[in-house]
Amino acid sequence: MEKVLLELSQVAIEFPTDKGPFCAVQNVQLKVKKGEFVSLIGHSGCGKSTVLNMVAGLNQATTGGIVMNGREINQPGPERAVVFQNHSLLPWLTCYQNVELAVKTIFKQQMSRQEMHEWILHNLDLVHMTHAKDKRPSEISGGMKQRVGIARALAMKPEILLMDEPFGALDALTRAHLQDSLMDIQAKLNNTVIMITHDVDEAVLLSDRIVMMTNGPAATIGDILEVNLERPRKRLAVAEMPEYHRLRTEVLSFLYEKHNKVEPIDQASTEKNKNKAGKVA
Ligand SMILES: Nc1ncnc2c1ncn2[C@@H]1O[C@H](COP(=O)(O)OP(=O)(O)OP(=O)(O)O)[C@@H](O)[C@H]1O
Repeated sequence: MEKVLLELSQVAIEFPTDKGPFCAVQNVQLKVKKGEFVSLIGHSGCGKSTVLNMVAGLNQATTGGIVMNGREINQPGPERAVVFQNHSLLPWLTCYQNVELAVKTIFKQQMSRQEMHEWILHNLDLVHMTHAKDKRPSEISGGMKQRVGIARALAMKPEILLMDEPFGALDALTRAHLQDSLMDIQAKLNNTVIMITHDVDEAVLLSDRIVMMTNGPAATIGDILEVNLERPRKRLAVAEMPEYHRLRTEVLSFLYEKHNKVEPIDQASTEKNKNKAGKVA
C-alpha cells in the first residue's frame, strides 16, 4: 500500500466576522496517499475551497492540524502547487514565460539555463501547448490558458497538486478534453491530486476517492466514496459500466437526498435537482 502523504486531523477553522466567529468547517479527518486522486464535492459554500486553501497553506486551521511528509503545514510552499478556476496567468508574459517564471523561482539554484529551458518545454508538451508557447494569454482560448496553468503547476514538481474547480469555467467539450489530458498526465507522473469539483461525472471519472462534504456552517466530511473503476479509464467505455452509474447515483443521493440544500425538500425538487446533469448547485 502507498504511504500516506498528507493527513488532516480534527481540522476546524473559524473566520472572524462582524457577528462573531464563523465556523466554516469542523472535524475534518482525511488521509491522502501518495499517487491518489481525491475529489472534494459538496454544495456551494460548504467549505471545499476553505479546506483546499488550508492544505495550500493560505488559510490556517483554528484547531487540528495538517501534516505532509511528517511536517506541519502553516504556509504556502512549492511542493503544494495550486491550479485555480481562472488560470491566473500573468497577461504580459507568454505561455513559455509564465511557466519559466515558476521554474526560475524554484529551480534557479539547481538547474542550468539549458535544463530549465528543456524542463519548461517538457511541461508545455505534457499539456499539448508547445505550439502556442510564444502566445500571450489574451491570444489563446480558456481551455488553453488552463492547460498552461496546469503546466506551470506541474513544472514546480509539486508533491501534491491542488485544483480548485480547474475546469469549472470551460465548455463541456473543452472540459472533457482537459479531463482526458489530466488522466493521461496522472497515468504518466502518478501525481497526488486533490481537486474540487461541482461535476459529479467528473468526480467519478477522475477520482480514486470522492470526499463528500455536508452543508455548512460547521461543514464536515459526510462520506467518502471509493472509486474502483479500472485505469486507464476511457470516458465512453466507463459511461457504459453499471459500477459507474452506481457510484454516480451514490454521489447524487448524498447531495440531493441526504444533504440537500434546497428546503423544504420535496420529491419534485429532488427529482429536478437530480436531473441537473450531475452539476451541484
Ligand atoms: N475569509 C472568510 N471570512 C469569512 N467567511 C469566510 C471566509 N472564507 C470563506 N468563508 C465562508 O466559509 C464558508 C465556506 O466557503 P468556501 O468558499 O470554502 O465554500 P465552497 O464550498 O468552496 O463554495 P463554492 O462551491 O461556492 O466555491 C462560506 O460560508 C463562506 O462564506
